[in-house]
Amino acid sequence: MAKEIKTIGVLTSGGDAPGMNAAIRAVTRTALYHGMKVMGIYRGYNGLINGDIKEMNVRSVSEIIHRGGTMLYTARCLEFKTLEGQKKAADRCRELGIDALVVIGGDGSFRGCKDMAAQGIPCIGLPGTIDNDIACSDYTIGYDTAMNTAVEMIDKLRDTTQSHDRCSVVEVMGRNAGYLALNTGIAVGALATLIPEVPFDIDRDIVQRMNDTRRTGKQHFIIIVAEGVGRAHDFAEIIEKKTGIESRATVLGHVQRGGSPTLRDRVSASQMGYHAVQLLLDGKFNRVVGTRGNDIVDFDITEALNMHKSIHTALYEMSKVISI
Ligand SMILES: Nc1ncnc2c1ncn2[C@@H]1O[C@H](COP(=O)(O)OP(=O)(O)OP(=O)(O)O)[C@@H](O)[C@H]1O
Ligand SMILES: O=P(O)(O)OC[C@H]1O[C@](O)(CO)[C@@H](O)[C@@H]1O
Ligand SMILES: [Mg+2]
Repeated sequence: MAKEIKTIGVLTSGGDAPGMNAAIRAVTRTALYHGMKVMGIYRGYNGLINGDIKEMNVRSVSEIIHRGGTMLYTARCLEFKTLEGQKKAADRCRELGIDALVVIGGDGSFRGCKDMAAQGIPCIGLPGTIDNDIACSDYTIGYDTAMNTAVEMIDKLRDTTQSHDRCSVVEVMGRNAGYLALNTGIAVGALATLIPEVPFDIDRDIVQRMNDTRRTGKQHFIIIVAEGVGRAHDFAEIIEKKTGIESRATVLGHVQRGGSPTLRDRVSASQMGYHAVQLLLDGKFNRVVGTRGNDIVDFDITEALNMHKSIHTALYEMSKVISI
C-alpha cells in the first residue's frame, strides 16, 4: 500500500507563468479540504535547500487567482542539479515532515521531480510555462495569457508599421519551441512565421513572399520569429538589405510572462492543481499532469520526460496559405 500523504509541499520553479497562482491556490485548498497540511516552498528548489518554507492556510492563497507571477516566487536553482543539493532538499522534506511535493514548472523542473522521487520523496509535476513545450500535455499554464499578451502588443505595433509602410520583425519567446510564435503569427496575420521546428529559407519564405504580396498592393509587413531561430535584429537587417523596405526589430521579451491570467489559464491551472492532490490521495505518485483535449490526464514522470511533442504542421501550412 502506498504511504499516506499527510503533509504536502508546493513550489514553483523555472520561468514564472501567468496562472501559477491559480494552480498554487487549487493545490492548497484541495489539500486543506482533505485535511492535509500544506507547506509553501519559496523560490523553487532553492527554498527546499535553504529552508525558505511557510505553512499555508486557506487564506494564504486569497486574492491571487487573478494575479500574474507566482506568490511563492521562483528561481532556477543550480545547486539542486547536483546530487548533494538533491540530498539536502530531501533531508529538508524529512525534517519538516513533507511527505510529497507538487512542483509547478517546466521540463527542467520535472527532471528535478524525478531526482526527488529517486531520493524517496513522491512528486507530482504540473506544467507551468509560457513555452507550451511539455510533451505529455497539449497545454501548459501561462501559454494562453502569453499568446494574448503578444497579440495585444503586436496589434499596437501594427499601427506604426502600417503608418510608415515598414516591415516589423517581432521576436517572441518560446525557448526552443515555436508554439507561441506559430499561434501568435496566425492571430496577428503575420506574412511569415519562422519557428525552430520547420526549416526555412529567408529568400523563399520571406523575401519572395514580401515581393509577391507587394505586387497585390500590400505595403507593410509583420514577420514573427521564434527566439529559437535567431535574433529579430539580424533578420530585420537582412530583410531591409534584400527588399529595400525599411525594417524594424521588436523583441517582446519578458512582458510575455506577465499580466493577469486569462480565463483559460485560470481554469486549467485550477483543474490541474485539483487533480495533482487527487493523485496523491489515491496513492499515485511521481506523475506529471497534463491535458488531452478537454480531459485532465497524468503520466509517469519518466514516461512524460521521454515523450516528444511535434508542431501542428497543418496549422503551419494553413498560416502560409492565408497570409498571401
Ligand atoms: N536535469 C535536472 N536535474 C535536476 N534538477 C533540474 C534539472 N534541470 C533543471 N532542474 C531544476 O529545475 C529548475 C528549472 O529548470 P529550467 O530552468 O530548465 O526551467 P523549466 O522548469 O524548464 O521552466 P521554463 O523552461 O518554463 O523556464 C532548475 O533551475 C533546476 O533547479
Ligand atoms: O527569464 P529568463 O531566465 O531570461 O528565461 C527566458 C526563457 O524563459 C522562458 O520565458 C520560459 O521558459 C522562455 O520562453 C525564455 O527563453
Ligand atoms: Mg523548460
